[in-house]
Amino acid sequence: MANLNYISQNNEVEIFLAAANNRLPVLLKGPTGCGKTRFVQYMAEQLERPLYTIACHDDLSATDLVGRHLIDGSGTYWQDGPLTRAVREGAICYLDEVVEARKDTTVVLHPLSDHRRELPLERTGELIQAHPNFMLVMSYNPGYQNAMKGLKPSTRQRFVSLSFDYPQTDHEIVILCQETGIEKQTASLLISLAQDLRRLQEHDLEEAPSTRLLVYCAIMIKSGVDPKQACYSCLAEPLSDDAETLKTISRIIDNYF
Ligand SMILES: Nc1ncnc2c1ncn2[C@@H]1O[C@H](COP(=O)(O)OP(=O)(O)OP(=O)(O)O)[C@@H](O)[C@H]1O
Repeated sequence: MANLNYISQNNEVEIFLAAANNRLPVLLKGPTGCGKTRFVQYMAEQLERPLYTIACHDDLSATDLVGRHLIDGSGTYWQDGPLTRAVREGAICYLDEVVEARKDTTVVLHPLSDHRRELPLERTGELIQAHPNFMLVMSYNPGYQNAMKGLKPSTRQRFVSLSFDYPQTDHEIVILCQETGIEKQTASLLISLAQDLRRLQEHDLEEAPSTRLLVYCAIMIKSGVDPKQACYSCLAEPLSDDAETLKTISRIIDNYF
């Protein structure tokens, strides 16, 4: 996508560029929907490098990243996985929610994320030296972690790390207006409402409403949905299944729309 919008939160653009220029890997920490993926897409565009994004899940293994032997009519052949393609081509490889991936992935990620910058392909015996433009970027949401699922120190300490959070008020207003074309006044109301709900998170909610949900809500309002209904559908229902919590959220929505 050309000329992607990204409103920077802090000095993350400079830090990322310095890491990229020095061939260091980057870890992005932060809650869901606060702009991590958009940031990586924007940086890939700025650096003019291809981007391979991999959404990690609990079944994702080193083989899924690296590649596998496949069989066709003429026999078996090797097919590179997305990580291997990125390493060969000099792309940015973005592993979203990396703590979800199976533990055997660290075997391939560690030698790629330190000074060696190499990828051993156990199945073929090949040892690939990463292209100078290859960059490994991973993200995770510290809020979801439990003792079993945190990142190991030996992994964390291989990355330049950046913390993300929901954008500050004036930035989030600009994001909503730019992303959806909604009026500034409505954007401000939505963000004040979200901030009330974010405070509620400390007590009743597993996760606070993200910028992504605010964007959805603004899109619905912009397309003619009644604002109160849009808030119920985009800022209440996605956050909880608990009747009491939903009632509390509804009362807060009623204060604004
Ligand atoms: N700084 C920003 N500039 C422009 N748009 C933003 C920004 N932050 C968030 N957004 C908007 O919020 C949406 C969600 O952000 P994004 O997909 O990057 O979240 P994320 O942190 O990667 O979430 P997850 O961890 O669930 O993948 C984006 O599609 C974009 O519309």
